[in-house]
Amino acid sequence: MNTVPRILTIQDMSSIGRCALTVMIPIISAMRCQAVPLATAVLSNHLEYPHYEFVDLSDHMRDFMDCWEKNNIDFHAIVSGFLASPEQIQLVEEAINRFGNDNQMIIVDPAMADDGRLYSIYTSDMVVAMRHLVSKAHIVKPNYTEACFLLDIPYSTQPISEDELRHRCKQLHQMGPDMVIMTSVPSETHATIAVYNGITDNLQTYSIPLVPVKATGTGDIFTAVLSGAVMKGYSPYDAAELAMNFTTKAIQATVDNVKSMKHGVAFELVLPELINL
Ligand SMILES: Nc1ncnc2c1ncn2[C@@H]1O[C@H](COP(=O)(O)OP(=O)(O)O)[C@@H](O)[C@H]1O
Ligand SMILES: Cc1ncc(COP(=O)(O)O)c(C=O)c1O
Repeated sequence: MNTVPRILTIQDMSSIGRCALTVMIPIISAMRCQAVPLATAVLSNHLEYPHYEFVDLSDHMRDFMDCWEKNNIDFHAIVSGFLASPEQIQLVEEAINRFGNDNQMIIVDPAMADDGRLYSIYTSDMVVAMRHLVSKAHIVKPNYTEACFLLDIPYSTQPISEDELRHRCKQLHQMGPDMVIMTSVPSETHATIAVYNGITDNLQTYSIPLVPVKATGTGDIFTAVLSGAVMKGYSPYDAAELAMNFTTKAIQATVDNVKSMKHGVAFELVLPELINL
């Protein structure tokens, strides 16, 4: 029996900035799972820096999948994150169709927006394509802005009631996924997440005081821990709570030791905490 779960992680490799594959691979490995990257692009650094170099690998992704199929490679989970074009979204769907099986976990982080706005390289056709990809997921993990875009409702920073939150999670569940894990639920003082099981209609929220900084890549750290924990047998509720606690600890360690969020969250400082889970 294979005791090391194999997770296909489909993201870009940004050398500097700590996001996507440079976050997924070390965290998933620390949790004693194998991270298998399908790189969508290689970048000098992520897109929030003023200058970047970018090599798009879309034209090679299908060839990689062809080789894996011929070599009889399979996966226990497929996780997708930031994608640069509707074509890349279709390639993720193709990976799910080619490598999916009944026992597999599919996690989609529809990383495309934050603070009420789509990332600058995105247009509305990405949102339409992302809705389609979300329909293939068992777990969808939007931040609150992404949830609003997926549902085509206006974004607001005003706190929402538990009934409204449940309604929005239910609408996301009706798009396909069994579980909805929503981060950055509006709150002035706390990082709040909602974890919703669409089959049982069970909603849990978890909150932790906000560290007063903003960083890129927090969603990727969260998704990496979530994925590893689900593969280790945690329930999605416990996995999401663990992901939230770890991400916040990593942000606090960065504030205390690095004293700057410029190059992302220095999760390396707290990575050993994941090793014995
Ligand atoms: N300033 C912060 N203080 C505490 N926790 C944070 C902070 N920023 C992010 N987090 C944690 O990281 C998780 C993911 O961050 P979020 O910003 O929602 O993701 P994304 O990068 O996808 O926009 C949050 O749910 C929260 O647990
Ligand atoms: C190239 C690239 N990959 C991934 C991300 C994802 O970051 P986050 O986890 O904050 O959504 C970003 C965000 O700027 C990015 O530019």
